[in-house]
Amino acid sequence: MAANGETTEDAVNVPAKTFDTVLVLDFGSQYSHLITRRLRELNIYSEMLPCTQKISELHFTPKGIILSGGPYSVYEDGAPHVDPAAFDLGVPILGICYGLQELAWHHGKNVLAGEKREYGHAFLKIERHSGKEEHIDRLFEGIEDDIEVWMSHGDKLSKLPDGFHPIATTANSPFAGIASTDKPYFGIQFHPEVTHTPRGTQILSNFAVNICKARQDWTMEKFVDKEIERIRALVGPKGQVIGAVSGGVDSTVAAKLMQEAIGDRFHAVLVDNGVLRLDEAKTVKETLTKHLGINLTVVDASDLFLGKLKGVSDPEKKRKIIGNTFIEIFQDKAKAIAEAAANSPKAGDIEWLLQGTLYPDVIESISFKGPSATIKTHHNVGGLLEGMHLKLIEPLRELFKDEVRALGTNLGIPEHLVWRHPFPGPGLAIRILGEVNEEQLKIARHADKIFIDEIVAAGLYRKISQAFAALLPVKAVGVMGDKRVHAQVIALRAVETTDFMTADWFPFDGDFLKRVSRRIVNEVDGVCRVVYDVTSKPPGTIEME
Ligand SMILES: Nc1ncnc2c1ncn2[C@@H]1O[C@H](COP(=O)(O)OP(=O)(O)OP(=O)(O)O)[C@@H](O)[C@H]1O
Ligand SMILES: O=c1[nH]c(=O)c2[nH+]cn([C@@H]3O[C@H](COP(=O)(O)O)[C@@H](O)[C@H]3O)c2[nH]1
Ligand SMILES: NC(=O)CC[C@H](N)C(=O)O
Ligand SMILES: [Mg+2]
Repeated sequence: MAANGETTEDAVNVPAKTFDTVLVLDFGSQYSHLITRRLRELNIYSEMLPCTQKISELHFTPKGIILSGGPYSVYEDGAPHVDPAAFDLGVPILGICYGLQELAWHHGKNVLAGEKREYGHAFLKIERHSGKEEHIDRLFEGIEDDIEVWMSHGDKLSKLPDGFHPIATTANSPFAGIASTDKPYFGIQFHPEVTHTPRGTQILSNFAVNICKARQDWTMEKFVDKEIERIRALVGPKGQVIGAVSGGVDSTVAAKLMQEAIGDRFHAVLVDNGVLRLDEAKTVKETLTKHLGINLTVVDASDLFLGKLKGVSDPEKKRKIIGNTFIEIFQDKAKAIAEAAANSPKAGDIEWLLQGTLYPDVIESISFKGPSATIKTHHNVGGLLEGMHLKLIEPLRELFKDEVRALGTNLGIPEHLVWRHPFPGPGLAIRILGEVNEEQLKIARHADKIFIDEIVAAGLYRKISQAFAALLPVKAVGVMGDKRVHAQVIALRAVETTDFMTADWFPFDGDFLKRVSRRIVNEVDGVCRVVYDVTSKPPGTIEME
């Protein structure tokens, strides 16, 4: 992906050209992406771009624009400002928090630091107008006169911009809501996108549906049809596509979509890197081939990976070795497929590489705040591109994880696949702390299988976002059958999270943990103790390495 988040796909019909789109311009608030989420939940397509986006370089005309909150103050030197051309588009604009202040700044520079910060819950009083000003009340149509809202600001408007009226107040903010009388411009000091503003979704709906007149037609059924059409146009009648497919949700859904679009000109490749879970390569191959009709090749490269991992115990080194070896294997495979198709009248060159990039990855890479600091090097398929001259195709790059799951269900992918917990590319290598070898893998696989089977049997799999057993590189003393044993420790990890950026450990009941612990110690050779990891993220991470 290029630094600005664009891929080679950008030229062809992207969703913003097909669906009515509300554009969110991000000024760096931690809530910005939630505005996009809320609109999509209303079946309105929304995209987020950095606040520095040049309007003349947009590939589409939005139905409306939302200016997000942000950590800056509009009056400071170097504070970010919206491209003034946004005001020439003639579309409705809603400013939220910093966005409201930006709207005011553009209309007369009357914003200053307040004496009191307003943070947390506040009571909003809505003002109603009549006669020729009635239209400025549209943002709060159908909403009670007094509502609870969430505030997070220190700056305030010194006076109203020309042509604007107050439409809501709080005890601390006489201009908690403002609207222009002659243009469809609205500003609110509170955050409608967070759940602490219970009527927030209705307010966003009033803006997007009633004021912007955006159609609520963003559904996964429609997306599938359009996306298949788009992929076919992009790839052409003969082009071939290769894709790294792990059996995880993202790559499975992307693969199914490709297969629907271009049939056997799509080549899915699963690399058995020797650090997969028990029977994983076999099960994934069966499921994808038999149930989904996907043409999947398994490349068994376990010896190669395990050979390179021998004697390595540093987490970052393990990740790098696995990431780089994935690239080598993938390059060989792409070459082999291209050679096999050399004389085929039906299929041309391999021109495209399928990637399962999701919208949060795109947001991260184009964020106004810039990508976050590297905590760990996630093995990245983007790396697969080196020297391959392939163009990227990323059918999921506009979707959030829950949308990918809805899409998977829509494509007829079995529920157990759609709701699979994520499994990282470096696999068990980052769940076996210390050196990875066959003996350690055997222990880790067996313990993980018991833990996950028990979670499924207890009906907890869907409640938990991700669970696994990790193997610690230390030995403890125990007593089994009256004999002293000196064996290793299994650490169980199970977390609940919505975005995998923060997570909490799952509160199992004591009986469940007792059952799992007893089974692991009794059934897995080489383990004499089981511990449960009660660290949230942050300060922990989900994986152990
Ligand atoms: N063993 C593997 N063989 C081939 N490709 C893989 C393998 N492991 C990971 N990948 C590639 O790396 C990408 C990123 O892995 P990641 O785990 O984030 O996604 P996923 O496996 O598709 O879904 P999930 O997040 O549910 O595990 C995958 O989409 C896939 O393209
Ligand atoms: O494909 C992947 N390649 C990786 O290198 C990788 N490292 C972590 N993860 C997954 O990312 C999520 C967050 O994990 P952490 O809290 O450990 O960073 C969790 O879902 C992890 O399983 C990875 N996925
Ligand atoms: N959350 C925000 O958008 C804050 C905006 C601005 N920096 C203020 O404190 O008022
Ligand atoms: Mg995975």
